[in-house]
Amino acid sequence: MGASHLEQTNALFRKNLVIQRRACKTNCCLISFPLLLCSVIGGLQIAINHASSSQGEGAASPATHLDCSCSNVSVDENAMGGIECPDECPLPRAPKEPPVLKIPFLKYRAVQDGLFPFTDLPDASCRVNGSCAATFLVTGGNHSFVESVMDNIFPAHSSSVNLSADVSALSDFVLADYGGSFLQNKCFPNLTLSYPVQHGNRTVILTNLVYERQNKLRIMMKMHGLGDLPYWTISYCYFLLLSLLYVLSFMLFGSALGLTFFRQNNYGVQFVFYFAYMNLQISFAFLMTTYFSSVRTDTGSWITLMELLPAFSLYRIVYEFSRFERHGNYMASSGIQWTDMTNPENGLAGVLIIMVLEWFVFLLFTFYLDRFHSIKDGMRKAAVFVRSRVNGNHVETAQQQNIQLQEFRASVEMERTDVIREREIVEQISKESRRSYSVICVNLEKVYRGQDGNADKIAVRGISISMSRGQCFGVLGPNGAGKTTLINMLTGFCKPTAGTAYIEGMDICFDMDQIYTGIGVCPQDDLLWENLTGREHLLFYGRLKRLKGAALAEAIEQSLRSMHLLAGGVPDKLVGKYSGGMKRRLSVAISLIGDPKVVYMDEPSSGLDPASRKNLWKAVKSAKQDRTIILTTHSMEEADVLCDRIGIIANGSLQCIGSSKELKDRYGGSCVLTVTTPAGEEEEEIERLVQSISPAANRVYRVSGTQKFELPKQGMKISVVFRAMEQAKSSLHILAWGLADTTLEDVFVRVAKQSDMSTVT
Ligand SMILES: Nc1ncnc2c1ncn2[C@@H]1O[C@H](COP(=O)(O)OP(=O)(O)OP(=O)(O)O)[C@@H](O)[C@H]1O
Repeated sequence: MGASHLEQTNALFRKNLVIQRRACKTNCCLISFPLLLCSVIGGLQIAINHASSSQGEGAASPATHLDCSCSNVSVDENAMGGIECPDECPLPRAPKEPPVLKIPFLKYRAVQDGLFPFTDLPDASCRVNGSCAATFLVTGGNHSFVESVMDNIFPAHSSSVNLSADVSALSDFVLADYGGSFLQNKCFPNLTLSYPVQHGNRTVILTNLVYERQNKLRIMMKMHGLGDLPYWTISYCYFLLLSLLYVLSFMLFGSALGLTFFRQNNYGVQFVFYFAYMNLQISFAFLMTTYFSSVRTDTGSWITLMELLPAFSLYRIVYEFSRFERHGNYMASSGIQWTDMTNPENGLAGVLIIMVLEWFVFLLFTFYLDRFHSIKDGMRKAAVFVRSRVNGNHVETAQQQNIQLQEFRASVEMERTDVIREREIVEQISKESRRSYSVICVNLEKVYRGQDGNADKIAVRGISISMSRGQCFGVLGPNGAGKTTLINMLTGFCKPTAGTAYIEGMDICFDMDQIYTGIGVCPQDDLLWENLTGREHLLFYGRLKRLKGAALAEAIEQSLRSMHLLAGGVPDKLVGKYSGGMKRRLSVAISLIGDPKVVYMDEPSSGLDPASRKNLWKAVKSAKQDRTIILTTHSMEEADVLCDRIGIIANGSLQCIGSSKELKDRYGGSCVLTVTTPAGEEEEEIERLVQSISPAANRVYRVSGTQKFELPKQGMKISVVFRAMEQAKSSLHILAWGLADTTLEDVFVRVAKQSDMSTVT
């Protein structure tokens, strides 16, 4: 049984913590970035305040020019009052004691023009003959004061006028004071002193997650038993924590530096919105990682582009918060409060609802795409999943297998007897006793779909193999034979196109999550974190395999010792500083830690020096006692030393299967006699001599006096060969001779050659 979710979460959390400790410089920069930004914004705010205050002081001059859009508007020096509204000017400093009542010029006095609802206003012609009544402008937010003033000044109108509404409307305007006075819209400052609290950390989230995908570290963790739930939970919590620190430091530094945007608005309201936005941002980043598979080159620039995508909800939040902040500033009141959330005019409640909905939708999509990879693939798999739940997995699988087996029967006539025999065994045990064998491959097939006009590639063609416990099974084959594809299917890297396999009785098509808890994998490439040490890798994978305390420490020491990684402080060095051979040995150690029942090793000794290779073989030999090891290699010597059974694959098909000795007997069937004479001399006599010893002898090689003959073992006596060669040694000027049994390499070459001749791809 594998580690519980809690144990997996603990292992992943500790591993991430170590990585983050190493990256503490970057994290500190990230979290202190708001300080820098707030300082810049605070500085700007002070500078602007200073500039506008000097402008205010100099405003006594009648020719004062206002900057911004209406920079050419100058104030009428003769104005004693009146409405002169330069629409969108910046607000100069408000007068210390704002005038409540102003008597406007004649030309600004209110007349009937269809805009005002008052029927008792004079006709516009009064402006020509100078008979317009004075219109009193009342501004400010103190309603009761204004109403009492109005009642006193206009007792006749007080009942007919909706004072409250008018005063509210008027409170959106302010009186500016530049020697004269005029009414203008409450102009907003030119600069919005608010920075969108975003983007900085979405890059971190995307890059981190995509890095793990790109380097196949995610699948590597999965193959060692890390479930999806702990992975996503820890990743989510980690990024949420980072984001919250980022936002809180923004609010903290912003407030400390006196930015009114943060100070004026209620902190609770701000936090709720930023929190919702952070969740939305993380779920969006998660969704993106299901699409991006690389952080490098062209994809890297795509990720950067994603960063530029405007977060409209955040812009809206910042805009609304700024509005409340300005309003609070000018009206000497507070900014946004909880009670404002219910006001439909600002739309903030709607923004919050949209963000929460979006967050859920992104998470759902992420789950779907992560599970089913692509939409098309997903629909197909979802259908299979539903059908299997309705009909029962194994009934369906068995039916599919029967159909496939029948299809294959037509082609097996071409196969050799050992392969046919193996197929029959598999057919039998896959029906009756799947658990009696450690690994059973049943007609496994993989077709890579052709892209860009290329034809489909059949990488594995209906392979059936059974492997017992305590056995090391070697998968040999020339380059491109399909070995890695076979291992990839067994380890869940890719899904079979047809057929299936059972690992300890569990189906790779349905039970991969359970299978992962009991296997170890040493992939062809070393999938390691450069900024973790060897010991930390083993700690992480050991914990995933339920090891803890003294047992974990002991297992790690044992692994390091068997792989000769203990000396010279190697275990505590960062993997980024390891040599290729050290990384390879660490990968093998990882695959063996925690007593997995099945271990896959894809070319484990590639890149190792001879001494390290011998040590590796020793470790693998002792490890295979109570488990199944599936090994692919290009070294015939390695296969000969380690493997109890060997299957040679060529062009995606199993060509032969058996122990090394069986294969040599079956496919060798001959000895190789090598004879060396001085070049050109006696070569024909040597050939005649060999044929006299064994009439069926066949010369396979002749270069510069060295000849090689294959002598069929059947009917051949080694003593006869020895005697004949010793007698002819001096008369035929034989410099050297030797007789060798068939090697595994000879078998391999012969099988591959035969397959090349017989296969039509
Ligand atoms: N993702 C892929 N898409 C298309 N074809 C692929 C893909 N992966 C592998 N192939 C093809 O499938 C065949 C088998 O490849 P595979 O990597 O399994 O061979 P191999 O026996 O492991 O080779 P090697 O010994 O060189 O590692 C090759 O012809 C290869 O080109």
